[in-house]
Amino acid sequence: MESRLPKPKIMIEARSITDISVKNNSHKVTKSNNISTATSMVTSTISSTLTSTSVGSASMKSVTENKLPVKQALVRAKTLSTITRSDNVQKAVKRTATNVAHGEAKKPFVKPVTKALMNKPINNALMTNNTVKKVNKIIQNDKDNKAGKLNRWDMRGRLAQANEKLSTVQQKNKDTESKCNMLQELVDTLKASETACKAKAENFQVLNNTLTNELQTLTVEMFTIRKNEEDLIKQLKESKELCTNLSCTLNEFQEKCKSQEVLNLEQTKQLTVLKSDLELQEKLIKDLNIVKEELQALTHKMDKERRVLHNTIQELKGNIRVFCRVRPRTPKEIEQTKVLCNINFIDDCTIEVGKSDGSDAISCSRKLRGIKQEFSFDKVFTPNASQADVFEELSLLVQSALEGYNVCVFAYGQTGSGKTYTMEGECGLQTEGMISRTVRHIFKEMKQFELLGWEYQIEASFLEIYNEHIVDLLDSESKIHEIRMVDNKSQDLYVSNLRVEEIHSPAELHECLQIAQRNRAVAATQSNERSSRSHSVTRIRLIGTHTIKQEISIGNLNLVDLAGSERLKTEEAVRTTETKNINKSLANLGNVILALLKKQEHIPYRNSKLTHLLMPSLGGNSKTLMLLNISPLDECYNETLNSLRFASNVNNCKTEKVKRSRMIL
Ligand SMILES: Nc1ncnc2c1ncn2[C@@H]1O[C@H](COP(=O)(O)OP(=O)(O)OP(=O)(O)O)[C@@H](O)[C@H]1O
Repeated sequence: MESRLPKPKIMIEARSITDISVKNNSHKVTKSNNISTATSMVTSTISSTLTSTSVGSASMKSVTENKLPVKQALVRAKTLSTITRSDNVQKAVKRTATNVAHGEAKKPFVKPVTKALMNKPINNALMTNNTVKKVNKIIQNDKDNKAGKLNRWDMRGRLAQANEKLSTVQQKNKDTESKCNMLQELVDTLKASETACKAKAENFQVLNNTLTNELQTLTVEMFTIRKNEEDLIKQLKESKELCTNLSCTLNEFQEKCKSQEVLNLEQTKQLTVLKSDLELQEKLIKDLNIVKEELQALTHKMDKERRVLHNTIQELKGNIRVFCRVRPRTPKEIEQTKVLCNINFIDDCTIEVGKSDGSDAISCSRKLRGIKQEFSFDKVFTPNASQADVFEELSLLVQSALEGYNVCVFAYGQTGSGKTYTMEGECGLQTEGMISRTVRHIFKEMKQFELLGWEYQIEASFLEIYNEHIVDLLDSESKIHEIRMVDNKSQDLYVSNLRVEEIHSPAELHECLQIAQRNRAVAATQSNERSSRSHSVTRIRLIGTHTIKQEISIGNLNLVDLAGSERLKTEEAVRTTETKNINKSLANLGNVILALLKKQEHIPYRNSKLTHLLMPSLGGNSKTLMLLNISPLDECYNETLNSLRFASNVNNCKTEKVKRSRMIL
């Protein structure tokens, strides 16, 4: 039973229970052997037991309730043990006998528990055997005593005495049994409480485990907290250092602030002065704006007047103007010591030509002509004239295109006379041709026009007329291109299926020009190794918009590099058709010009693609410039003469008063 008890506290209580059990057992043994013999012993034992039971009961109750202190329980347990001691039993028996003698035999005797007895040691094992022996001895003595008092013959008395004792014992036995039952119940209760205690103990164990786990967790947490604490202390230390540094910096800043405040005060003073200055300036700006507006109005008025004057000058110069340019000998020609024909530049506008040997001065009838042939043009350029010199004269026409006029510049001359050089030029700024210069000039002039409120959109297209077919030089795909009228009202023409590029910079146009040059049909001729056998046309459309004035101006600029104007020669059999077409278109150009000169009703523009395309530039709302190119070589003299005669005819051609293509939006 002891082994099943889990806790020392409970063991202390159980010790009392053990004592009780032992007494019960001994009581049962005595009863089974000899009830009468054990009567006295049982009387005293049960008396003692009752006393101890009441104590034990209280103790057990306390155990159950877990209220009795351990010390008290121990004392009571000792008391129980002490009661069963043999000495005490003997004394109790003696006293019982004495009391019986004095007529108190009916009352059971219970010896009170003394302090001395309580202090004596307990020996339960010995107690059982010794007690039995001593009880027997007491009973014997008692018998002897009684026997001594009652006569042997007094059987009735002895019987009555025995019956009395028996009834007493039986009564006590009953009491004892009921007490035993009570004790049994008590034992059951205690067992139940033990089970409850065990359950509690198990709960406590679980709780203990939980608490142990919690303790471990808390320990870990504590370590973490300690570590954090250390870190925080470290951080605090660092923060303190930082604080110290910051306070130093703050001090510095405060000092700086002070100096800044001083500076600020000075600047505030300056600001006040500047504000008053600003007010004055604003007033001045207002005044200046008024002046500016007045000046703008004046500029606009003057611009209008300038345009009128410019146009008047152009008209005075002629709407079809002819420049003559004589090219220098090429390095190759110098090397070959090619003979130059006789050319005299009489003035800026007059040129005199003749054969180098003077043979042209004699006519077919062998009569002396007497003088060289003289031709007058709007301008004559010597071989020393640069590209810039030529463009200076041409730029006025470009200006007209920006103002909304149709302008046509075409280079005319025999193969190798310098047409392509004049129009397209060569690499480098010095040798840059008229097309590139025109574009740069347009962009430069545009800025001036923008100041006057004009915004421009530039479109460019490149085409060539080869064998009476139009070819798009920006599109390598072959398509059918037709010359068509824009509408019935205007004389404007356009070419169908032609690629038109919007140009935003001179570089963009230069790129287009390079593509066009690559695509251009070039064939080698006897006169010039890169001679062109087609008419090349660069069309630049300038669309200007003035949002304030609600005006739009459209100017078309045609820059044409014509094919060689030389006459058909027998040795050029391979190129017969090609040359025939070239000559046809150029001859038709002459016819158109003659018809214009004679003011004929019908002008044969449509006889060739070239005249058809140039129609608006020749007789319509246009300003035309023919750049006649001449070779200085004696061997080219005849073609030079032909070209000079043709150009002279053009120069004499008069057109109607030119109108600007400008409309109100
Ligand atoms: N003003 C000039 N200054 C220097 N060299 C020139 C000048 N004009 C023409 N040349 C040179 O003369 C040669 C022929 O010129 P270019 O090719 O322009 O003739 P072209 O009339 O266009 O011939 P084609 O009709 O065959 O195209 C070229 O080598 C060119 O460099």
